[in-house]
Amino acid sequence: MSCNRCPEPCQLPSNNVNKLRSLWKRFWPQKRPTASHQLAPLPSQATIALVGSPNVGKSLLFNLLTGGYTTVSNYPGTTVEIAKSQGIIGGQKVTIIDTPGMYSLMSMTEEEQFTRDFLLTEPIDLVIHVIDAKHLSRMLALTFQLMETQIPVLLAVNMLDEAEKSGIWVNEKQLEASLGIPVVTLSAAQKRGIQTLTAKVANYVYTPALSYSY
Ligand SMILES: Nc1nc2c(ncn2[C@@H]2O[C@H](COP(=O)(O)OP(=O)(O)OP(=O)(O)O)[C@@H](O)[C@H]2O)c(=O)[nH]1
Ligand SMILES: [Mg+2]
Repeated sequence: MSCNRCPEPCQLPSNNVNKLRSLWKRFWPQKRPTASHQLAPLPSQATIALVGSPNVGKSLLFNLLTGGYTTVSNYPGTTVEIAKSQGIIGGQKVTIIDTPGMYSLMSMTEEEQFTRDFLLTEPIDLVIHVIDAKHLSRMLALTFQLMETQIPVLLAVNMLDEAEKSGIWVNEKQLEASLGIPVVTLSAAQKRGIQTLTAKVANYVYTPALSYSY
């Protein structure tokens, strides 16, 4: 029997797989997030926010998606700078917003507080959570927090080139199946995965059927 949680070929002997399955069911029966998403065209004039920890490649991705024509402005009442620009995705005009780096929605810095408030108050159609493939498990904590806001989330696992150099391989399909949201692996620096990203953005609509327990 093969394990359905590891990249193929599974390294675990089948008796270990069964033990892991029963342990999972016993101690973590409801903690796997259950989410679902459908495919449908992006709404016209959609607003998409790029969110994630510092230095994960949000601004580079922003430039790739918008062609680099950017309006940078201070958000009223803050010293936080926000970059906004237009792009075309799936034939539709979209507004793309590059947010300051944040580690958590439980905000500490002014930038984090700004991004949290911005996400919770502005009409955002989609959040692209950009993470570093080398620190995937650590960065998924914010993915779950973002999913809990009920805003549609797409996970962009960036820095694939660096991860691969370190021998880290990300199983996009498996991650997508586990999280229930679209996942794209990419390297913004190498312009790899950008077409897949725009295709998934163009055809993603969220079904608000989430239930999480921690
Ligand atoms: N190797 C590699 N470097 C990347 C990739 N994406 C971005 N970078 C580099 O990572 C650094 C940080 O990228 P930024 O786009 O500024 O990151 P950011 O998420 O906007 O950072 P903050 O604005 O500080 O939150 C830059 O030197 C980028 O050139 C990638 O896919 N691979
Ligand atoms: Mg940036």
